[in-house]
Amino acid sequence: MSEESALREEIVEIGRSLYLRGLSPGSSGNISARLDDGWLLTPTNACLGRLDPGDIAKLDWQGNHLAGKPASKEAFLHRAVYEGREDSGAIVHLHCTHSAAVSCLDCLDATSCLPPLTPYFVMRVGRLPLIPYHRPGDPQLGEAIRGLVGQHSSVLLANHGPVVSGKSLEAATYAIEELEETAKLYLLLRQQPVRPLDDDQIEELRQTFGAQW
Ligand SMILES: O=C(O)[C@@H](O)C(=O)COP(=O)(O)O
Ligand SMILES: [Zn+2]
Repeated sequence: MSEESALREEIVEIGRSLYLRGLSPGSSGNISARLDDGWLLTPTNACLGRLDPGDIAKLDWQGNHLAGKPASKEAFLHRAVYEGREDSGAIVHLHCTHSAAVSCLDCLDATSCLPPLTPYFVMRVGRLPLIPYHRPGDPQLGEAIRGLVGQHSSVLLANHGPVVSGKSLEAATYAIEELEETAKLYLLLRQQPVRPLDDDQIEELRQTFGAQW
């Protein structure tokens, strides 16, 4: 099987898994993956749980549509992340409930929307900056994200949801799942005094696992 066919199948499989676990309701969310000769992106208005490998759009780096159905309206956003993070192999954007809920909270620290509650969050997600609200599909969202993705593999779109990149589709998926779990913990703990990881504990994770905090 070619690299492209294998990635098309992987996007379908992961989209279905995310959908079946309630992480991508309705036709929300989009998934992309880098190829040697362009990149793949899920079609606009598609349910991630019912993708067809042949429908997934193929684009080149100039934004031309090469194959498949019309691409997600967030194509420019995915492209801005790939251009800002040359080591990214894939990107996942979801409207998963707890992360979307956090994205609507007032008084978020825009440089770090979630505290370092657990080692896995620090290792897989890192510091999570907030991107100010833009309507979905607004090309200015790409510009807003461009300045931050060099330092951060994950960002939170205000009143919307997370965008997470990874070296592989599996890595990006693991990271967005961890982000969603941490958002859930954060909301569960909102009325409790919380003891996040301290600077020494985070430094140890950085040195041991290359965590980007
Ligand atoms: O929130 C939106 O409208 C998009 O960010 C989204 O999640 C789904 O849009 P398409 O990928 O164009 O279906
Ligand atoms: Zn969205």
